[in-house]
Amino acid sequence: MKPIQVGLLGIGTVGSGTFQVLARNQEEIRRRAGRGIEITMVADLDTARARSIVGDGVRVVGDAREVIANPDIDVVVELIGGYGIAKALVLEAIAAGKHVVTANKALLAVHGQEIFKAAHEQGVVVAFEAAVAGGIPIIKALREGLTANQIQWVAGIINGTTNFILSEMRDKGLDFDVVLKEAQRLGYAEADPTFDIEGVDAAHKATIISAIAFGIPVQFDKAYVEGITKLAAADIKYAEQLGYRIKLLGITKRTERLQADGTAVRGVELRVHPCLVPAKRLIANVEGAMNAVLVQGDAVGATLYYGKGAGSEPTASAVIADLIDIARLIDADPAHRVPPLAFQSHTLAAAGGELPVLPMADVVTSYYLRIRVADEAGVLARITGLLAGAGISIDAVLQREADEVGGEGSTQTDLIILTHETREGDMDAALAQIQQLPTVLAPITRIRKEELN
Ligand SMILES: NC(=O)C1=CN([C@@H]2O[C@H](COP(=O)(O)OP(=O)(O)OC[C@H]3O[C@@H](n4cnc5c(N)ncnc54)[C@H](O)[C@@H]3O)[C@@H](O)[C@H]2O)C=CC1
Ligand SMILES: N[C@@H](CC=O)C(=O)O
Ligand code: NA
Repeated sequence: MKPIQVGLLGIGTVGSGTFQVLARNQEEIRRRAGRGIEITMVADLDTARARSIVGDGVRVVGDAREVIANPDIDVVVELIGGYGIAKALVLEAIAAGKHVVTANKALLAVHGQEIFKAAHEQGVVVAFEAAVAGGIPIIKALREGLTANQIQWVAGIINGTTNFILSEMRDKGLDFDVVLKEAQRLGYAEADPTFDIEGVDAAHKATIISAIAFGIPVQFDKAYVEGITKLAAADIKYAEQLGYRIKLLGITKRTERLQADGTAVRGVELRVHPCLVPAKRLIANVEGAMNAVLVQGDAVGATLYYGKGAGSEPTASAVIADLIDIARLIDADPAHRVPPLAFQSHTLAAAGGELPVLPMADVVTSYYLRIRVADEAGVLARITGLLAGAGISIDAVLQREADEVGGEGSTQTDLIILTHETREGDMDAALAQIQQLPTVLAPITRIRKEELN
């Protein structure tokens, strides 16, 4: 069978890994795919660097549109990133009848509906295994391996940069900025690293997961997003003392419950924020730039996927897996392919209406609170009284010695409170009141706690 011809748009970290792994494993890949897969054209703004990577046998151009216009190219692989030119190029490739592989989670989380619709109308594939948890085949697992299940929830460490930062801060006591620079040097971080540290990258991935898990449209604008920039070293330390680790988790969960006032809450939670996770859980022990995704299905129970979520060759592994899928199915009737979001596309909009993404105020979880207070009698009683008044029950209280918190002679201390499950909206109201107390001396730290069982 004739090899499929691939055009790469962007040959940076992931593109160069894709070229190298495809070249190294070409014979094995040909046996698996049933035909060769050849990168015959590469576009990059830096043509000299691109040429130095691919050598002489590949056509290198500076204008990505030349790749799309080439009638010999079967598959366009978009590895530029971002929503700007990448979106235009992906839509143009689809319009030109090319199959598309992309690692661009930002693009799919924000413009996925438009892109999947265009691909459906053209009868071409848009494949994106590399976009979520890099080399871990989580898209394939959710879309195919677990397809018999009603997915109940998915929780994952899906940003390598932030997990690397949290691990290095905890283990080596290194500063945030130093570790971030190292993550950038290693090629983990996004072009704009604020996407990593503010939780945006993880939210892009969680958004894509939510669509595949629950058959709803991709709706990044509805995601709750909180990163790790406000975490203090003290919280990492106190969490350890309480038997927890702090991880940035992407969580998406199907929720259905009747509230005390008789109203029903039904929908999908979609949120990214730091979490206290019991230190004994496997996922709490995922360190460095590694990713892990925990999926709870009604039939299978819990399954856990672990591996490298970033970096050149791990991400290339997923890009090439998509290319092999396309090579195997390129001649198939489009109606017989696995739908990109696992559910038949005409069902997505209705499901989105029945299962809306819930506002954060409707999420129920438990909490770690750190409250910097004046070290005087009655402070704890006033705070616990306000929590009780809001219907929030307390699981544990830890009061640090003032000397430990503020040095010798300090008149301030930290109260650490763990709560039982409560509605976020109720917690917001209680914290607003507590924050007003004259004995509360700094903004309250609130970190959600997930037992993940
Ligand atoms: N680096 C990683 O570990 C992972 C990256 N991704 C995603 O993969 C995509 C690529 O990421 P990286 O390889 O890390 O980025 P990168 O910045 O290393 O590479 C991007 C390449 O695109 C080229 N480029 C920029 N504008 C262009 C244009 N208009 N035409 C042609 N080439 C152009 C740049 O010169 C550069 O060589 C992004 O969407 C990223 O989010 C996904 C998973 C992991
Ligand atoms: N910046 C991302 C790269 C992979 O998606 C990360 O750190 O995980
Ligand atoms: Na993946």
